[in-house]
This record gives sequence, C-alpha cells and structure tokens, in this order.
Amino acid sequence: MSAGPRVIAAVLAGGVGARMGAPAPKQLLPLDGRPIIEHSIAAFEASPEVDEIVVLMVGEYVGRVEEIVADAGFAKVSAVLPGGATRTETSYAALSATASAADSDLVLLHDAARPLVRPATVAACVRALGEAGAAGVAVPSADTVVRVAPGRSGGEAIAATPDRSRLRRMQTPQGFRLGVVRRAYERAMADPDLVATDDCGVVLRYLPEEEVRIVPGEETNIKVTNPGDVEVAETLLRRMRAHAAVEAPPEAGRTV
Ligand SMILES: Nc1ccn([C@@H]2O[C@H](COP(=O)(O)OP(=O)(O)OP(=O)(O)O)[C@@H](O)[C@H]2O)c(=O)n1
Ligand SMILES: C[C@](O)(CO)[C@H](O)COP(=O)(O)O
Repeated sequence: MSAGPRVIAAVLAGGVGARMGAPAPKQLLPLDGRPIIEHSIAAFEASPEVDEIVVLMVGEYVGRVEEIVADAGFAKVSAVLPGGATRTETSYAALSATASAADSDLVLLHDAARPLVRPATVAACVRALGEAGAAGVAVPSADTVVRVAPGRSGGEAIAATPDRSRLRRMQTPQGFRLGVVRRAYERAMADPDLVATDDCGVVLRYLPEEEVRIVPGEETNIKVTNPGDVEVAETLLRRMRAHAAVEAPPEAGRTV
C-alpha cells in the first residue's frame, strides 16, 4: 500500500459528440477494434500511480460502459456514473463522486475523447502535483494564434497576435489536489456567469492565488472531435506502437 495521497482518475465521457455526428457518442466508436473509451480507461488502469478510476458517461449508455469495463477486466474502476449537461457539470459530478476522499488526495480529470494518452504523461501529471495544487498537460502551438474581433465591415478581424512562445494548447489529464479543485468548483458552480472550457481554467479563474503548473504533453494525445479524427488516431496509434516496439524489442525466443 502506498503511503502517499490516493490518486483517483475521472474519465469524462458525458458528451454526445455533436461535431462527430455519429449515431452514438464518439467515445463508443471503434479505434483499432476497441471502443475509444476503453483505450482511455486502459491508460489509467496501466498507470501504477493511479489507485481508482471513475467514469462519467452519457446517462443512457452507462450500462454499455459497465459492460466494456467488465469485458476488459478493469479492476480499478469503482463506478460508472451519469455525466452532466456540459463538460464542466460532468467534472463537478466527478468531484462529487470522490466525496469520501481526503482534500490531500489527488484527482486527474481526463477526456474520454483522448484515447492516446500515455501512462508516462499520467505519471508526469501526478509528479507535478507534488509541487503544485493544480497541473495540466499542454503542448506548444506550432501555429500563430490570434484573438479576433468583429471586422469593421463584417466578418472577423485580428485584434491581437499574442507572443506564441508563451502560448500552449491544453490537453488532459489535468490534475488537482482535491482540496484545491473542490474550492474552485464550489465558487464556479455559484457563479451564474460561469464559462469554462477546461478544469485548469476553473482553478485559475476562481483561485487565482494557486499556481497551475504546465506539464509538457505530446502531440499524439489528440482529442477525437471531428469526422476523420478516428482515422488520424488509428495512424498515430500504429506509429506509437511501432516506436514502442523499436525502443523495447521483444525478448529473444519470446512470441508476441
Ligand atoms: N456534457 C459533457 C460534455 C463533454 N464531456 C466530455 O469532455 C470531453 C471533451 O469534450 P468534447 O470533445 O467537446 O466532447 P463532446 O461534448 O462529446 O463533443 P461535441 O462538443 O462535439 O458534442 C469528451 O470526452 C466528452 O465526452 C463530458 O464529459 N460531459
Ligand atoms: C479540456 C480540453 O480538452 C482542453 O483542450 C478542451 O478544452 C475540451 O473542449 P471541448 O470543447 O469540451 O472538447
């Protein structure tokens, strides 16, 4: 038994996948023969730092995810619960599901739609929480990113070109000491003007005194969002497996 804080991963799968336009939520689409959500859960199941996993799923598909969990033999999954109407409400539901954990324990919030996250990234996120109350995985932007405003005669115009060297694209997991994220969400849920697109942003906005640490991520940790992204994820998965095989060739005489 580890002496450190308990680490709970919450896999957020409460979205319907409107942009994907598939008949069922995109996290159930097959990726290399297994549902996307199974890959996402598997990364945390394989992470030695993680003690427990909760899954938040679109209400009518909770039973389907329970079957996926049982068939895959995921031993760390303690509950599959309904998500909320927005991603932020699903994150809040995940925090409510961890009510019996201590403020000093850790929670990792992860998009089910990011099936290619690697256990090494999960480990880096947990390590960062040894030094900060909040930490999110992110990558630099290869593109110049601009802020837009309404154009003088219609359309959009550029209002600002922020210094790209200081911009990052946020991914997940985003990890927190539970006491920190609980306080931030208490304030956020009481704010009628709450607008949030990720959980680090909630902590930054409602607990500005907390440092939110950046954990260097990987370009391959894509969010399957639009039609065509599953094919991109398949290609990346094949490439990641090929690299892993080169780094750790099978032992002589061992069949794979
Ligand atoms: N009410 C919601 C909305 C989103 N999510 C989850 O948050 C992650 C990122 O959201 P996104 O990619 O936007 O997924 P969807 O909301 O399903 O997609 P869309 O916006 O196209 O409907 C996904 O794993 C999604 O299931 C969630 O748990 N609960
Ligand atoms: C949390 C997130 O994945 C960070 O990039 C992203 O903001 C989720 O956005 P979505 O519109 O809910 O997909």
